[in-house]
Order: sequence, then structure tokens, then C-alpha cells
Amino acid sequence: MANKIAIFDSTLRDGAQAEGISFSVEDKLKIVKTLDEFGVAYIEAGNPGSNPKDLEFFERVKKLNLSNAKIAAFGSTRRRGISVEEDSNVKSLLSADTPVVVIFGKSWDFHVTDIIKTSLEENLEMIKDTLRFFKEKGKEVIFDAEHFFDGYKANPEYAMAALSAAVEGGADCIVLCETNGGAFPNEVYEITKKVVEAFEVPVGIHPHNDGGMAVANAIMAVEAGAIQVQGTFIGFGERCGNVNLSTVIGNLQLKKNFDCIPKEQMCTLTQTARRIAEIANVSLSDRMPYVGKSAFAHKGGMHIDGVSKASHSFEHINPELVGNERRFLMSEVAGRSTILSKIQKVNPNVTKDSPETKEIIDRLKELEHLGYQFEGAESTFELIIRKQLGKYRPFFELDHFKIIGEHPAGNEDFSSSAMIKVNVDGQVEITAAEGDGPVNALDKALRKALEVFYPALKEVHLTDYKVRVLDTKEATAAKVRVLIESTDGEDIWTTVGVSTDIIEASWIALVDSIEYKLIKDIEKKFKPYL
Ligand SMILES: CC(=O)SCCNC(=O)CCNC(=O)[C@H](O)C(C)(C)COP(=O)(O)OP(=O)(O)OC[C@H]1O[C@@H](n2cnc3c(N)ncnc32)[C@H](O)[C@@H]1OP(=O)(O)O
Ligand SMILES: CC(=O)C(=O)O
Repeated sequence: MANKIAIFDSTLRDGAQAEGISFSVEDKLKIVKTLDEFGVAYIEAGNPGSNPKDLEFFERVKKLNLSNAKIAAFGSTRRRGISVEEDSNVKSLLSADTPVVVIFGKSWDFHVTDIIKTSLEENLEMIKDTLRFFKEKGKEVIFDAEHFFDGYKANPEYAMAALSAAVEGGADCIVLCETNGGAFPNEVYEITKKVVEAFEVPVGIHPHNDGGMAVANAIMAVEAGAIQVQGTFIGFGERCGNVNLSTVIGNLQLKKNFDCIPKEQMCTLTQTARRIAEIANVSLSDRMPYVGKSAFAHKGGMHIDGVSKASHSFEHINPELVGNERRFLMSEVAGRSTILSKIQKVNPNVTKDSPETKEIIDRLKELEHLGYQFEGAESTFELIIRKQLGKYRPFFELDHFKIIGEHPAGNEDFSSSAMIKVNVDGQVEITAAEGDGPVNALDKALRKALEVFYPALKEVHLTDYKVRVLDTKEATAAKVRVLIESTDGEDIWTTVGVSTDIIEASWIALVDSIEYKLIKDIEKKFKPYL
């Protein structure tokens, strides 16, 4: 069995057929560079016969100096009833001037007679002479046999005849497309094996995910002898998507010992997936195998205890192998092992059996019951630990604040204003600020007042503000949870507040954000704080 698998990425072609995806030429060029650096063998970059954007892209991509990937252009066999030379799609494909051309053609008899409406014989001629045309032009030619598995199940002789026509036309690789995405792994294995045994040219697989089987189908085709896997890096594509290559690469390279990409690139798998998601403007599912944010996030107390003792107790691989990271999540299902490292950051002498550890975990569970969630708000949790361990003193006292909202806004930029009075070590400061909402106004007024005493707060600004209604049955009397993300240009931290009043919940999270920043700065300079 071959040990080398050619990874063929179609994010820019089949991926662009996904609902909600549209790439600019610049996006496409960035994705090409990302995939090339990562080390895929082929990048199917578009349909030159489809739109002017793809034509412009193919002009510009020629100027990139790629190290690993070959660029492929994609298009169909010639249309029925005309010669290859007359076919406008063929002409566009040629003008794309790529080293590799992928021609898709029909291998299911029903599609030939009922969709492209031609004779079974003519379809074979269309395949053969389109491929021969591109071979004569010196191209590497890949034949994508559309609906191969459904076609084989309906009429195996005809499906095999379509492949034979491609081989006669000079195909360098015949790719079996699981176009409708409904086949099962055992079918894919058996049919692929028959093809591998019948032909000498290399065989590839192109699975879709309509039945949730795409990764399994790709792996089974490889087990049966396929040496090329076509998919999209993070799985998006027509309907439910194409096979997710980041999962396929993880499985084949780390579990089955196939060479898919250069070994040293494996630790950039996560970074590559996240970069592609960012360029495509989609959010990568947290639960995506290998590369998702939660792929190595442990929440159950017993799991965290197990992983702390031996990482493979609840991890299928070491996350570092794919550039991901292990995370322990704070929650009501945590145990003492979960929080110990956080506690020891504040006081290294506390152990798993210290009474303080139990007190802190009880407080955590009590607060989660009230609606707090610390998974995404570890800075507030650190402040709770400090309070429980007596390693905390307030940086200011609030006398009062007042917020005025205007509707309709008198001023185009600001719809609210806030006045605040605070006391720092007996010194009183009163300030006011305007904002484009009550929380924004309150945040500005608070920081303006405190900057007098703590100038480092000038560097801080909020980068995210999320509100979640916790008890929807209670309508406007429901509790809300506010999550605030802050940055000082160096670090990012998140804090949380819960109340039935959105201003109160925001205030709690704002105060935590400021106190966390001030403690962080003190610890950096004079370690430890208190
Ligand atoms: C499984 C896959 O993913 S295959 C790729 C699918 N991708 C796309 O369709 C995206 C790019 N497509 C496009 O931009 C357009 O469909 C174009 C420019 C290629 C063609 O547009 P149009 O000429 O307006 O045709 P339209 O899309 O309406 O219909 C498809 C035509 O292609 C023909 N066709 C479809 N597959 C094949 C094939 N393998 N070989 C030859 N002709 C084919 C159909 O018979 C139909 O022609 P007809 O109307 O004469 O019967
Ligand atoms: C060619 C292709 O994209 C498919 O058959 O799914």
C-alpha cells in the first residue's frame, strides 16, 4: 500500500459552492499561500469558465512563487454535440494556464440520459476527447468521476466504462466522487478496491458529507488503495460540505502513518485551519476534531483529574502535535484538580486537600448556580480565589453613579451620559462621561475617575461585550449574564457579572476588569500582590 497521500484542497472551488461563502480575489490568494505553506499537494482554485473573478485570480496566482502545491483549474467535459475546440468552458480552462486541469464527467448512466441528456456512447467520447485535448496541451489531468458510487451501484459496467474512457484519454489520476454524500464506508471500501484492482493509474477519492460519513469514507478509500484525497480544509462545500481535510490529515498522518504533508508542518494544522476560517469569514466550530477550540478542553472534574495524572487518560493525541492546546474549564462539574493550578497561581502553598480548595470549589458551584459561568471568565474566577484566600483589597470605593439615557438621542454620537463619584484612600473624585449606550458611558466615566489614581488604566479598552438572558420565562425580570473582554494592548482578559439588572451585571464585570488589570500590573512589577 502506498504510504504517500496527495492532499488535494478544493476550498476555493467546491468550498466556494457552500452557502454563505464568497471569496474575493485577495482572499483566494491568501488561502493559496496558507495552503501552500502548510504543504498540500494540489490546490483546486476555481472554475475559469464560471466567472471573471476566477479568470482574474488565475492571472494573478501565476505570479506567486509556491513551494509545495500545484494549482489546478476545474471544469466539465465538453458539451454534447460540439468539438472540444469549440467548447467555451474548455477554452477558459486552457486560458487559466495552470499546470493541472481537473475535468469532471458523468459516470452514472441516469445522469447521462436524464441530466446532460445525451447518449451513453457520446458521454464516453466527451470524457475521452476532453482529456486527450488537455493531455496534448501538456497538462497533468485529473478526472473527477462525478457520482461514481451511485453510478456503480446502478450500472457498474457503465461506471467502469467512464473510467476507462478517462484512462484512454490519458488521465493521470481517476478520482471517485461520492457526489451526493450518502454512501457508507463499507460500500466505499469495496467499490474503491475494485477500481484500484482494475486500473493501473492512481485512484483518488472525493467524498461529500451529507450522511456524516465523509471522513470515514475517505479513510476507507485510502485503506482500499486510493492515493489522493480531495476535500476542503475545514469541510465547507456544497450542501453539508466536503470531507474535512484537517480531520483526514490528522487521522491519516498521526494514526495510520501515511505521509500527507511534511512532518514538520503537522504542528501548524490548527493555525492553518483557523487562518482559513478567518479569511473565509466563518467561525470554526469549537468541536471540530483536532483543530477546534474545545478539541482538548476538559470540563468534567474526573477527566481533569485523569488528564493531570496522565494526559492520554482522556486525550486521543497530545494537542501539541497539531498545534492545539489543552484547556481545563472552570464549572459546576469541576473537581479540586481543575482549580488547583489556578489557586496555586495565587498561593503556591495550597494543596488539593487544603480546606481553602474545598471552600473555593464550593463558592464556584454556588456562583454557577446563581448564573455565573467561569469557563470564559477566568479573570473573575481569579479574583474570587483572591477574595477567598484573603489576597485581595479593593482599589476604590463607589459612592454612587447616575446614568441618563436620551431617546431619541440629542447628540448623534452619544445617547447616554454617566456621572460617578469614587473614593480612593480618602480622596474623592467625581467625573462624567458620554457614551453610545449606558454601559459605554459608565465604563468611560469610571475609567476617567480612576485614571487620576491609576494612569495605567488609560491603556485599557473593552473589546467585546456579551449579554445572555438566563431565565427567559421571567421576561424583563430575568437574570442577565454580562461577559466583558478587555485588553491593554498586551493581554486580553474576560470578566463576568450576573444580576437581574443589566447595568448592575455590567458594573460587576467592569469593576472586575479594572481590578484584574491593576493586580496584573502590580504582580508584573513587584510580585506578589499582597
Ligand atoms: C459536482 C460538482 O460540484 S460539479 C461542479 C458544479 N459547479 C458549478 O456548477 C459552479 C460553476 N458553474 C457555473 O458557473 C455555470 O454552471 C457554468 C458557467 C459552468 C455553466 O453555466 P450555463 O452554461 O448557464 O449552464 P447551467 O449551469 O444552467 O447548466 C449546466 C449545463 O452544463 C451541462 N453539463 C453538466 N455537467 C456536464 C458534464 N459533466 N459534461 C458536459 N456538460 C455538462 C448540462 O447539461 C447543462 O447544459 P444544458 O443546459 O445544455 O443541458
Ligand atoms: C466533482 C465534484 O465536486 C463532485 O462530484 O462532488
